[in-house]
Amino acid sequence: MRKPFICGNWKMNKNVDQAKAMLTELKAKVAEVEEVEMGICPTALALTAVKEAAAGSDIVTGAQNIYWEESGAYTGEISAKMLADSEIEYTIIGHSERREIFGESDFEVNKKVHAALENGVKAIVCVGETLEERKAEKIEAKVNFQVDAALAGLSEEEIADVVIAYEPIWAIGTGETASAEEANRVIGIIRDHIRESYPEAAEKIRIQYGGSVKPHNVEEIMAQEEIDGALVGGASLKAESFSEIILKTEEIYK
Ligand SMILES: O=C[C@H](O)COP(=O)(O)O
Repeated sequence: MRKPFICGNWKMNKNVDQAKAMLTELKAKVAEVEEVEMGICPTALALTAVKEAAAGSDIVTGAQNIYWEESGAYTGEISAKMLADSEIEYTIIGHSERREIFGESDFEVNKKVHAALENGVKAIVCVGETLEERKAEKIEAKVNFQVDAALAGLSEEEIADVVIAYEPIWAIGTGETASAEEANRVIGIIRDHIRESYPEAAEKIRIQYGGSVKPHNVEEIMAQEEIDGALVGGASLKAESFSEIILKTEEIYK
């Protein structure tokens, strides 16, 4: 069975002190969790503080973005190597906000995935359709295209270790969620697509759902066969709601 991964994406929220305070609270609440991998992706500024504050717990730390070069004249960027040097375990790549607001392309997403894996940093690759694409029945074409582009050139072993987050863009931060069955259906489509070329990796790769995951809907979402966790935005900002999401997932997997 794949170990579910519940990861908080704090986006551009929390300063260093707020990040540390939340970790202290969260650690106490999830101390007994065994069946769920737990992660927090703070801003770049708070990465090392979160890493240090998470010490002694099973909470892993992730960045929200990287650049693919190792170092150099790339103002404003941080590299996968820098994350690895600070023992940061994960990085999100290709979140829809980065694709939409910062114009990140599938080509760039692929270069970032390679850079992450080459440095031993695990990648959480985000894919998902817009509302227009959903209405035009282009969900499958869109997510499979993004998955192919992101994973191009990786070995089957590397693919097995990637995490994909299926985040329908219309469900992010809106309070709207894909129904649990619909999220499961699309994630099944993604897994079947990966299976065509990488049958072993398809069984191992974890595919999360993201988009308004909250304590009140997490049980329904996590009870679905294909869904291996969640990438949580808004509800990961409070220890109370984020721990509830983790603990409810733990109950399902126990
Ligand atoms: O990365 C997280 C997603 O964008 C979901 O955000 P949300 O839970 O606030 O809808």
